This record gives sequence, structure tokens and C-alpha cells, in this order.
Amino acid sequence: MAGLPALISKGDVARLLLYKHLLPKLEVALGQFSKHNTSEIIQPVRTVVPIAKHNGFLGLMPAYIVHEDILCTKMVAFYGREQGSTLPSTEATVLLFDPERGCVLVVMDGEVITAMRTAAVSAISAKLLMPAKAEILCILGSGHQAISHYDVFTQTFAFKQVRVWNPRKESAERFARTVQGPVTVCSSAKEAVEGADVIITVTGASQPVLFGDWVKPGAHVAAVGACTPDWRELDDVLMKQAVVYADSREGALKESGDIILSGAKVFAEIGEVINGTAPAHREKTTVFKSLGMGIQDAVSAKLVYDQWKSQRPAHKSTAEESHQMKTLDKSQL
Ligand SMILES: NC(=O)C1=CN([C@@H]2O[C@H](COP(=O)(O)OP(=O)(O)OC[C@H]3O[C@@H](n4cnc5c(N)ncnc54)[C@H](O)[C@@H]3O)[C@@H](O)[C@H]2O)C=CC1
Ligand SMILES: O=C(O)C1=NCCCC1
Repeated sequence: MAGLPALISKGDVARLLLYKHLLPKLEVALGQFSKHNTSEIIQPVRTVVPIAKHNGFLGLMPAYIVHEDILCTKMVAFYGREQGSTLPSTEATVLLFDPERGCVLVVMDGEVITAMRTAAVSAISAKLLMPAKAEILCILGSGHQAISHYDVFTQTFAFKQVRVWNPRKESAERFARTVQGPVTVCSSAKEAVEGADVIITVTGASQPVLFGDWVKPGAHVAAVGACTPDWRELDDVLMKQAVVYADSREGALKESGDIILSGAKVFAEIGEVINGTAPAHREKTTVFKSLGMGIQDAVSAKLVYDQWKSQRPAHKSTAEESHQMKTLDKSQL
């Protein structure tokens, strides 16, 4: 190793990563991914190691974005928690490498990256697939992803009302006190969903919480939870009546209980819509099934690292720079 990797804390990631930089980079990366050209992007479906004893999983998420020379991996542990558990349901660490040498340049917190890039990708799906007149946003779940989704959706779109539901009403009320803006706390999922134009599911549920009979025709659903083959957030009625998009078709067919157990077909990847190779059926009920991809973390980590390098005191050198210095020393011999 050329030197010790830099460490970037959660607080610094939160300070350095901005949606205005993240959204356009993610959109480009999703489009590139869906060209499925391995000379541009290499990203296998993540390896998932079950931690059955603790009702959890460890996901390993490597990715290489060739033309930008970004080599990255995230390690993310995620759990099915009892309602009201104080343990986190997701823990993540992101490593950014020097692609030429293979050494780790930086180790950074992955919690903020996971929250922000997932919400940003849902916002991209909504931009492309929600009805032209979208006034009511509904969020099912009120944890970490609910907060990041609230932030980016209210910054990006002009909803007239945002509704939230959680089976534990005090959790939804805490969410309403945390976010910077108005929220209507609903007493049932049905009450939150009926009439909504955009519905985000960000729950830890393993059984459906969103039912097709409640969903307004033409609404857009960004389905973010239930990322294992036997967990569900959406019922069969919704999965069969909607046009289903995914971040990765291969990932969805391997990991999404909503898709595998309903037998619904993935109509297109969101990147295909970005590339113009698949249509955006805004006029129909749409589901975007998000599983999360290593390239989303890679793009985010690079943005954080570049910002961090540009702001850090001049006397501190990173693994990357100490390698450059050693190379320079040798060439001067
Ligand atoms: N698609 C993606 O890229 C990603 C997906 N996720 C998934 O998104 C979901 C939310 O993640 P976080 O917000 O970080 O978790 P969190 O633990 O902070 O929040 C989960 C929320 O779901 C609620 N909940 C739990 N069980 C429920 C049930 N049976 N019915 C309704 N609500 C229930 C909890 O009360 C809480 O409000 C998880 O399933 C997680 O695995 C997380 C990160 C990335
Ligand atoms: O992409 C991610 O990061 C995750 N996806 C599924 C569940 C937890 C984290």
C-alpha cells in the first residue's frame, strides 16, 4: 500500500455530497449501465452473504466505471428489524481505490451515501415516470430513507401535499418534526396512498404494505425496500397492473421479492428510458423497483473524495499523493 487510506467521516460526507452534483452524475451512470457494455461499466450483481442468526445480510457491491477510472466497492449490512428496534437497519462503508495500483485511497462512511444516492435515483425515476400533473406525494415508512427521499423530492418537485405513514404513529410524527417542511401524518397506509400521484415505499416490511386497489391509476411508485427474494412491499395486484421498471433487470430478477414472487415482468431499466431506448409510460401506473447498485455508490464516493481533496489543508497527503511523491522521488534519482 502506498500510504494509509484517508478516512472520511459521516459528517464530512453529509457536508460534501450535494444533490445538485449527485443527480446529473447518477443519471449519466444509469444510462451508461443500461448500455451493458463492459468496456464502459463493470458491475456484477452484488454478492449477498446471509447473516441468518441476526436476520441480516452482508452485500458486497464492487463497480468499475471505466472512462472515469472510478474503482469502488461498498460493503453494506442490512437487517430485518423488529418494529421499534434501536439497532440500525443498514450499516455501510465505501472504499475508493487507485485503479492503477489497486490500493485503497479512501475509506468513507456509507450511510449518507446510501441514503442520498438511493433517494436521488428514486427522484430520477419520478422525473421520468410520474404523471405530468403530480400534486400529492406519499411516503410509506419514516426511517432514514424516508428522510432523504423527503429532502430530494421536495427540493426537486413542487408537491402541494406530502403524506407520511408508519405503523407506529409516533415514528411518523418524529419524521414530521425532523424534516424541513410540511407533512401530513396519516393514520393508515390506505389513507396516505389514496389519491397520491407519487408513492415511495421505504419500509422494513417483508409482507406487502402497498395494495394495487388503493393506487390511483397513472400514479408512480418508487419501491425501495424489500431487497431480498422473499420480502415484499407491493401486492400482486399492483405488480401486475403496473408497468415495472428497475435499476438493473439482472439485479431485480435475482433480488426482488416483489418481482420474483408476483411473476411480474420487468418492462425496462430506468437507464433505458434515460437513453431513449425504452418508453416512459407516464400515462400508466408505473413501479420503479430500486435495489441499489455499486455504480451509484462509486459516483457518489468520487464526488465526495474530489470535494474533500479540494478542501483539505495543504500539508496533509493522501495515499494517492504519497504514491505520486514516491514516483517523483524515483524519477529524480
Ligand atoms: N433500494 C436501495 O437502494 C436501498 C434500499 N434500502 C431498503 O429501504 C428500506 C428502508 O431503509 P431505511 O430507511 O434505511 O430503514 P429504517 O430502519 O431507517 O426505516 C425503515 C422504516 O420502515 C418501518 N417499518 C418496519 N417494518 C415495517 C412494516 N412491516 N410495515 C411498515 N413499515 C415498517 C420502520 O418503522 C421505519 O420507519 C429497507 O428495506 C432497506 O433495506 C436501503 C438502502 C438502499
Ligand atoms: O444498495 C444498497 O445500498 C442497499 N440495497 C438493498 C438493501 C440495503 C442497502
